[in-house]
Amino acid sequence: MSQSVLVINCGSSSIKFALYPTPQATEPTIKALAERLGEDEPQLTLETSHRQTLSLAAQATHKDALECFIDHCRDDLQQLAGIGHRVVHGGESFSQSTLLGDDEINRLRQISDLAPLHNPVNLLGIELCRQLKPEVANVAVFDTAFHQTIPEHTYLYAVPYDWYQQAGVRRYGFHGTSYRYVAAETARRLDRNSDDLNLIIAHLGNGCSACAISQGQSVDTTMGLTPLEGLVMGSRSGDIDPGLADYMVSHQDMTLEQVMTELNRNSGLKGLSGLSNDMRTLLQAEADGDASAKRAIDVFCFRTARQLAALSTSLSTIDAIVFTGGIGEHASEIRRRIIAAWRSLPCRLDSALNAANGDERGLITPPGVQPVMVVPTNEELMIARDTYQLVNHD
Ligand SMILES: Nc1ncnc2c1ncn2[C@@H]1O[C@H](COP(=O)(O)OP(=O)(O)O)[C@@H](O)[C@H]1O
Ligand SMILES: CC(=O)OP(=O)(O)O
Ligand SMILES: [Mg+2]
Repeated sequence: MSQSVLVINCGSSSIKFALYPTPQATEPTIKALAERLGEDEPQLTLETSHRQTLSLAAQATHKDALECFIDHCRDDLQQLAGIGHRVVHGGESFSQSTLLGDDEINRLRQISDLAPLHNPVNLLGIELCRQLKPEVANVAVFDTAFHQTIPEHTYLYAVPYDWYQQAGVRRYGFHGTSYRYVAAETARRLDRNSDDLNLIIAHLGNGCSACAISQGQSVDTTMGLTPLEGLVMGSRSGDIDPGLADYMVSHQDMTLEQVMTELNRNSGLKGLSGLSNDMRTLLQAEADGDASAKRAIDVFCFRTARQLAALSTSLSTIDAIVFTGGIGEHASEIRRRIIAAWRSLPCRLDSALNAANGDERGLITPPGVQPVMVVPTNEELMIARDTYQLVNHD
């Protein structure tokens, strides 16, 4: 019987696939990335024994990419022990990774609106897998689970307390699977025990958030009830004055639904630049002299620095500030500008270390200043491990 586990990580603009052959494997035998979904030039890159790029039709959706992957790799997916799905929002009902049956899927449907760019595509992945592979167990691994340790004074909004009691209105936090991996990996790279570490981790991808970790536990994070709060993101606004929504509805002839769509899909880097949600495109445009790209990047870096400084409120010391996610791992210029924008931080980056590439990077600061690190995330490995545990193959 096969021991393989397939992991499906649907992000807001991408899907990452990974096929792990055994519970002990740390490297997948198949890895694939569908990116720029919903844009002009989406693509699916497969890494098996060799690298192969499949082009998807312009504006291809998450569903198109999933079907293309499952069809292309059907021989390798014949006998699976389980499929692990990233599910972004677990709401009040799910506080840990869970085997999915009809009841769990119905409960997930009810909270879908709380993460509109994610939970519907997460569910779509689950439903498609149940259709195509009815004999295989599906497991959900939640972004919200790691933030269960956040204290009440941090997760409550200052709104009528009834809203929390009756409607579950509170801050949940996301990217928890990434924080769980990066915190453990940071401890390994520093040769420290993760229960002793105080960290600020900035997960900067298409969705962006940051987390304060005290003695190994999440104590504060920038995202809230939904993944819209906090940092400026690829297409999401991050923090805004909630009065803005009423103003646009009352004075600009928009419906609330239109405002929410704009805040989720057409704001952030994309809205500010008018060009793209993708930092690679913006850095290139800025280098070519485009003022709107510079404007978007400047706002992004300032707002990230401001939020990282705010997260330090909960920590007595900071053992390391850690960058991860697509931007955090790959954009040295953005790391440099965020640290420079945090003006009270006793820190400067080592420019050679900051410019270096490779997964085994760690510190990017010289000795004697506040340590800053780059630690690539690996949500897929965490999802595979939880899946193996729940399907009893560990
Ligand atoms: N080499 C790079 N330089 C700058 N930014 C990058 C680079 N590679 C990826 N990115 C950024 O990372 C984002 C994707 O991050 P990722 O964490 O993989 O996405 P998701 O949030 O969909 O999971 C892209 O939209 C782009 O902004
Ligand atoms: C929660 C979230 O924003 O996820 P992603 O970064 O994958 O879009
Ligand atoms: Mg992601």
